[in-house]
Amino acid sequence: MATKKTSLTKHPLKILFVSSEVEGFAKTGGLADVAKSLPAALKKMGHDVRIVMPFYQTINGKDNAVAILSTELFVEPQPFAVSYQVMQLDEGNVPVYALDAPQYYDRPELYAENNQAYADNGERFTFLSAASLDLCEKLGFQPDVIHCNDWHTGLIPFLLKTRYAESDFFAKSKSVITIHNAVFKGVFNYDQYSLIPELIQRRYINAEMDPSHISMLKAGVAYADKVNAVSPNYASELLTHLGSHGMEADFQNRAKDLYGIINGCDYDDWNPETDAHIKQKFKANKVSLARGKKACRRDLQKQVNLPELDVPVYGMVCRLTEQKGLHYLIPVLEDFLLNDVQVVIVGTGDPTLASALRGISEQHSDKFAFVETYSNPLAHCVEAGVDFFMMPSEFEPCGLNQMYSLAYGTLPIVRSVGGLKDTVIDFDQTPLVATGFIYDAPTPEALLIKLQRSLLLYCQRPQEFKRLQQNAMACKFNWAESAEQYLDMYLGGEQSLVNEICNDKIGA
Ligand SMILES: Nc1ncnc2c1ncn2[C@@H]1O[C@H](COP(=O)(O)OP(=O)(O)O[C@H]2O[C@H](CO)[C@@H](O)[C@H](O)[C@H]2O)[C@@H](O)[C@H]1O
Repeated sequence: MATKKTSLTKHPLKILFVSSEVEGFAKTGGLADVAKSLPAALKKMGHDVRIVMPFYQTINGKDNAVAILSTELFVEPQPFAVSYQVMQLDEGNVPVYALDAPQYYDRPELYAENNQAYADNGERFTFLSAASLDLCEKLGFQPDVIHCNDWHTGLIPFLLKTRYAESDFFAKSKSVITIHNAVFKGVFNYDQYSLIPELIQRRYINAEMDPSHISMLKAGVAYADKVNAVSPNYASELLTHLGSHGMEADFQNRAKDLYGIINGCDYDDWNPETDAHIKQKFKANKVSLARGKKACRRDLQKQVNLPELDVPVYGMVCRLTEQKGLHYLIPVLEDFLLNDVQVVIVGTGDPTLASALRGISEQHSDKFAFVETYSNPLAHCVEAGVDFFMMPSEFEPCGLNQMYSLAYGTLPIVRSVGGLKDTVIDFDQTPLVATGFIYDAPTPEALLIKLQRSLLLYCQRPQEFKRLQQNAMACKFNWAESAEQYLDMYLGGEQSLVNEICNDKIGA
């Protein structure tokens, strides 16, 4: 197997990386971070990577985009065609091809307005899949690997094995799908799949949720050559009913091709020594860290209107959804605020969660700030300015903020799920090498106990708290290492550790 890898990697691979969002151009969450960093890491290894995404109305860098292709997607045997342009965006090293099809993407938001998903999301992202393959032929880019991400791109593996099954152009192309979040399955009525008539003809495709609905994610998992989750622990959770949100049979069927590859942290963006967003840059050494944290804490307190006090500050930056565990925090937040602490939460999303947080902040404006906004600069200031970062997630495929926290000497307090379990070392279990706090039970009480525990450490054993900060800042999750594992998977290389876990779980 090793020999195979060496000989194949002598030749750079051509990789088409398809994602509905990419950091720097359009982002709602962690998928965008990965879609920027992983292609860049693969490119650094010498591979020829091209990214494909939609040309959203709100995309950054729109004015510098250059049309490199004006064409039509013909959908035989349907009698119609969809006109589109491929716009090349001004990027770093990796070319980004944005699909300009105004009827699908010229809208104020990416997926939803006023918490209402666009009614034609099925058709919009069917187009993303179909046009990604169409443009390859027209631009003469013959990919060795087509790397799909989440449900938005799930029909690509299906198309490769149906529409393009006899195509010489794609004869050597393999597809992989990365699962960033299996709760979103991309389930739509057959009416939305008119761009993929193959789906309608072949009702046996393993992607049906019920007789009238198809899941794009199921299609991706069934037809991709390889499937991976964004952490080894999440890969093993996908084999269970709870962890896969009801798709365990689909993942169990692919267990032999299922990998778990942890995301990296982009230290070009998230590094307290170079971060242009924070008040005072700092290093890991104790003096620099103490001074930097203090200056950043003061700055954060100023920005969010909290008193500028020397008290421990707890933070959170996230989409406001049940996934992020706010329903565990909200019931105990006021109890926790009885302590001499401050809490800062930055996020947008579910109006009910937002209203509960707003209510608490109005009652406790001297201790709790809820900032209902999406702001990357503020996210950096939170990571730098707080002492603890809370992630009481219901589930968390990988999680990126705990890695950002570690880099800034901010101790994560996380629930033992998905990638959080793979990346944080618990103080109570292994105090010498610990980097944060982990707890199991999905309850507000268990979270409160861990919050109190972290506060005790901070107040009563400051030297030990500082040692944990040093441990945290020494952790590295380099994209170069994750990209090596992706390469192994592309090449059908060594089975990753997760396959052993999978085999245990399903008794294979
Ligand atoms: N209000 C706000 N202001 C500024 N920035 C904000 C913000 N809300 C969120 N962000 C940013 O968005 C990103 C969120 O990343 P996560 O990995 O935590 O979550 P997400 O659930 O979106 O991603 C899914 O995909 C990723 C990538 O694989 C997995 O890590 C994760 O577990 C999975 O759920 C971070 O960069 C965060 O700072």
